[in-house]
Amino acid sequence: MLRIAVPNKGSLSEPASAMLHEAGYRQRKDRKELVLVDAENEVEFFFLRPRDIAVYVGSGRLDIGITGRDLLLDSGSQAEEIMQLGFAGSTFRYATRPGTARDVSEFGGMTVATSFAGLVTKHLADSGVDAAVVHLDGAVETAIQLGVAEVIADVVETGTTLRNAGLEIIGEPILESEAVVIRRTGDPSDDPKVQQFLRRMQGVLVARRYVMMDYDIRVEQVERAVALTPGLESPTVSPLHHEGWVAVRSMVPAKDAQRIMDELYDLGARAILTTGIHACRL
Ligand SMILES: Nc1ncnc2c1ncn2[C@@H]1O[C@H](COP(=O)(O)OP(=O)(O)OP(=O)(O)O)[C@@H](O)[C@H]1O
Ligand SMILES: O=P(O)(O)OC[C@H]1O[C@H](OP(=O)(O)OP(=O)(O)O)[C@H](O)[C@@H]1O
Ligand SMILES: [Mg+2]
Repeated sequence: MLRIAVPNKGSLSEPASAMLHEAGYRQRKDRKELVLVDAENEVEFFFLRPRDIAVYVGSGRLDIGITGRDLLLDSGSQAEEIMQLGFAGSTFRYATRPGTARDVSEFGGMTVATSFAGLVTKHLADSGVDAAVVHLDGAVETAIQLGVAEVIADVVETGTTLRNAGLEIIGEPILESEAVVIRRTGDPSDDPKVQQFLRRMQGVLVARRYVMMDYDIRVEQVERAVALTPGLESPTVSPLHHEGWVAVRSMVPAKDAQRIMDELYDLGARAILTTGIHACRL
C-alpha cells in the first residue's frame, strides 16, 4: 500500500482532496476521519495538519504527501518536492507599516513576527541581517499594531489582508509557493506505485488545463492551422470525404481556446468544436 499524507485543514485541504477525487481515489466523507484505506487503488490516506506533513514524510513514516512549498521549506525536514500541483499559489513576503524600512537590509535590530520562523530565520541569515524572529500561530498582520514586532513575514495571495491591516510589502518575495507532492529526500524515484500516483495527478492537471479541439479545414491551410494548434505531441490530421478538406484534432490550452477558435475561423476552418477532457495519461 502507498501511504499518502493529505492536509486535513486550511487552504490546502479541500483542493487537495478534490484533486485526489478527480484522480480516481476515494476521499473521506467526514472531516473527522483521520485515516482512509482505498483498497481498490492500494493506497492509504492519512489526513494530517498541513504543517506536520513534511515531518512525517521526511522521517520516512509515510511515502509521499501533499503540502505547500513554504511549509516544506519551513519544516527543515529531509523531504523534497517531486511535483507541482498548481493550487494554493501564494508568495511569502515581508511587510511593515509605511516608512519603517525600504528593504530587508534595514531590518537590523527589529523584530519579525511570522508563523514560518524556520524560513524567515534562514532568509534573514542569508541576507546578513541581524533581526529577532518571534513565532506566532496565525493572524500575524495584527502583531505590528499590538507592538509585538515592527515587521511581519507572511503568506500573501491577493494582498487584501495586508491592505486591511495598513501594511505594505517590503522587498522581493522570499518565496513563491504552491501545493506540491513531496517524498523523503533521496528515496528512489522509480518506485512504480509513486510513479503511478504522479501519472494520475498529472492526468488531472492536463485534463484541467487543456481542451480537445476539432475542426475541418482546406488542405492548403493545414500547415497554418496546425501552427495554431500544435498539440502536445502532434495533431491528428484525417482525410474528409469532401475532397480538398481534412479534419484536425488537437489538445489546446483551455485558456486560449476562444482566441484560437477565432483565428482558425479566420483561416477558413469550420465546424470548430471544443470538448472537455475528463482524464488522461500522457
Ligand atoms: N490565502 C491563501 N491563498 C493561497 N494559499 C494560502 C493562503 N493562505 C495559506 N495558504 C497556503 O496554505 C498553506 C498553509 O496551510 P495552513 O493550513 O497551515 O494555513 P491556512 O490555509 O492559512 O489555514 P488556517 O485556517 O489553519 O490558518 C501554505 O502552503 C500557504 O502558502
Ligand atoms: O493576501 P490575502 O489574499 O489576503 O491572503 C493571505 C492571508 O491568508 C492567510 O491567512 P488565513 O486567513 O489563513 O489566517 P491565518 O493568518 O490565521 O493563517 C495568510 O496567512 C494571510 O494572512
Ligand atoms: Mg492561515
